[in-house]
Amino acid sequence: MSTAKTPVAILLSGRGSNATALITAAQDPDFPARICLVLSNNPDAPGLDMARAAGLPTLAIDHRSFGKDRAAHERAIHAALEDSGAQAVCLAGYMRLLTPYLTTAWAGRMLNIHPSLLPSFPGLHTHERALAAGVRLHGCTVHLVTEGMDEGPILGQAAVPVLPGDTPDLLAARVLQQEHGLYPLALRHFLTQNPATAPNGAALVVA
Ligand SMILES: Nc1nc2c(c(=O)[nH]1)N[C@@H](CN(C=O)c1ccc(C(=O)N[C@@H](CCC(=O)O)C(=O)O)cc1)CN2
Ligand SMILES: NCC(=O)N[C@@H]1O[C@H](COP(=O)([O-])[O-])[C@@H](O)[C@H]1O
Repeated sequence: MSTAKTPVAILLSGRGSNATALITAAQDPDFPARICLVLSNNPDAPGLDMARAAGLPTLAIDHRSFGKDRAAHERAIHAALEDSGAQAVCLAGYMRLLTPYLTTAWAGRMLNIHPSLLPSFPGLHTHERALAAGVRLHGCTVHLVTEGMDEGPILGQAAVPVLPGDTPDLLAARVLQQEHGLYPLALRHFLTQNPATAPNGAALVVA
């Protein structure tokens, strides 16, 4: 018997390799999610082309069309998420800081993948900073999104060694490989261990 599937929307800004990992995982009848929308703030994001080719609904809502009005941009995103029937959201290389408008509306049901072992190296340029700090272990984190940047509760992590001669690009590639395994795993666990996201549309009770 195939598993009930929670409708999940993906937000991305660029390449979309984490989105591809989630979309591929969701094609498994036993995976507890179906991708109901792929949305980007960047109309030229390669990740949008990938999602279209996968036959998924896509949408571009360009933040530049809203000037400095982040709230207006987020109201448009929220309306699109509601229209898609999404019950949860995965940020996958979404490069805009969200305001309390979206983080509150989706509290407890918006996930993000970050390329470091949080709480180390929140924000940008994580691989350069890890090398500069001389850490021996690095990695990636899936966490719930809160108002604070990369501060939300951690749902899963994967670690990689930092090797002699590593460059930011070499380290990023080693971490990215782990990201593609971690994100589907963390989403599956989140949806199956968290009855609050039951796919039957029941009111979401966020503990
Ligand atoms: N309120 C939150 N918003 C976001 C979170 C979060 O945890 N809380 N996670 C991020 C993802 N992210 C790191 O994982 C991140 C994304 C973007 C930025 C940033 O400084 N963006 C700049 C613009 C940069 C650009 O357009 O290239 C900005 O928004 O002004 C930092 C961290 C997603 N959002
Ligand atoms: N701060 C957020 C952030 O840095 N996210 C990172 O951007 C990359 C997106 O790649 P992708 O578009 O191929 O999934 C990934 O490495 C992801 O962890």
